[in-house]
Amino acid sequence: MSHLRPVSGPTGSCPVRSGSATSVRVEAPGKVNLFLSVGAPGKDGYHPLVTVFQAVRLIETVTARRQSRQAHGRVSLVLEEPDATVPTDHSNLAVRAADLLAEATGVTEGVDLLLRKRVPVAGGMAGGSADAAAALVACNALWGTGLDVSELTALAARLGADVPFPLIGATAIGRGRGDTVAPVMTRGTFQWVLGLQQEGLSTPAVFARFDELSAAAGTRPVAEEVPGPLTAALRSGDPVALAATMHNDLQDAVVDLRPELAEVIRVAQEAGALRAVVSGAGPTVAALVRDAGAAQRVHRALRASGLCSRVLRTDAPVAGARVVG
Ligand SMILES: C[C@](O)(CO)[C@H](O)COP(=O)(O)OP(=O)(O)OC[C@H]1O[C@@H](n2ccc(N)nc2=O)[C@H](O)[C@@H]1O
Ligand SMILES: Nc1ncnc2c1ncn2[C@@H]1O[C@H](COP(=O)(O)OP(=O)(O)OP(=O)(O)O)[C@@H](O)[C@H]1O
Repeated sequence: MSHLRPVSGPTGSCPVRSGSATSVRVEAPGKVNLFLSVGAPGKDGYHPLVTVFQAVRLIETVTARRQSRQAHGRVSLVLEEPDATVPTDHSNLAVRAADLLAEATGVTEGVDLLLRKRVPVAGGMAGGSADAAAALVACNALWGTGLDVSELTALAARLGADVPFPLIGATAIGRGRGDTVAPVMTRGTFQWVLGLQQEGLSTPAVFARFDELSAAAGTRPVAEEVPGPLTAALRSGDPVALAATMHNDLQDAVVDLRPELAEVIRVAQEAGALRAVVSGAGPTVAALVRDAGAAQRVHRALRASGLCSRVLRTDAPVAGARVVG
């Protein structure tokens, strides 16, 4: 691969340090999909999408530390809290991101990554993708490689469809595989209650089930555009209007694989959620609520139902990957 040339000067929204720091800490958010339209897969197996991402205040933190010269340029990763469901070898998306940046820029020095996870694993909230986005920004700063946001986005898209979005955060429309992202204007803050499941779902398995159900029901093309009422609801900051326009084409496939999620959605809505939907490829259920009082009621009802391994309250939108501390 030809090496990307480090650039100097403005770097979009990704702050870059001199390359002389000994460590760089970066935060990146998880997401919910407010809207997800899925078409029939292309020859590469990927499905064309039109989606609306919203970055939620569940924040992953990647700290990139400079290595001693004896470390031979390897990328290592340690989890702040051990978790058997998250790999720490080269299959970890954050490690893959650091490797890809090094390969693209000709860096040979390696890095030690420390990862603090707050987004549920395999929950349809793009936690691994946020880690990859954070690692790209952290290593770009640590190594002084100076890639701008569009160059980082191009690398992010090679790591996974969900990886470009956490680089920009806030609320954005995703097209193509979901990796071509453009910001959307929103007003105010939206309140969410998230119902988590102990066991995650495999994204490829959900898309495969979607294909089976679509074949039986007759395949529909991907939406040409995000519905106007949804972008209008975001612009006006009106959660009631937003709730009425939320949609996820993968929801039937997810509920088919996990029928108990229909009950989670019902409990959330009966407890006062404006609308509850599966986030992305699930199994997390994201319930949009009007205010703090409703959030408390929905939180309590979901916990009491015994249908969720954990229930979290959060708000959105929040910023994309950024250097902190
Ligand atoms: C469901 C969503 O979370 C919605 O935002 C994303 O589309 C998933 O994005 P992701 O997990 O980053 O996906 P990738 O890691 O790129 O791909 C994992 C697998 O998901 C399926 N996949 C993903 C994205 C897409 N547009 N079409 C697909 O069919 C493919 O089977 C692929 O092998
Ligand atoms: N940094 C990481 N954090 C969590 N899981 C990772 C990471 N890197 C690789 N994985 C593997 O990827 C799988 C999916 O992880 P992730 O938490 O990103 O799923 P997800 O949030 O459902 O993804 P998406 O919403 O983008 O489809 C995990 O089960 C794990 O085996």
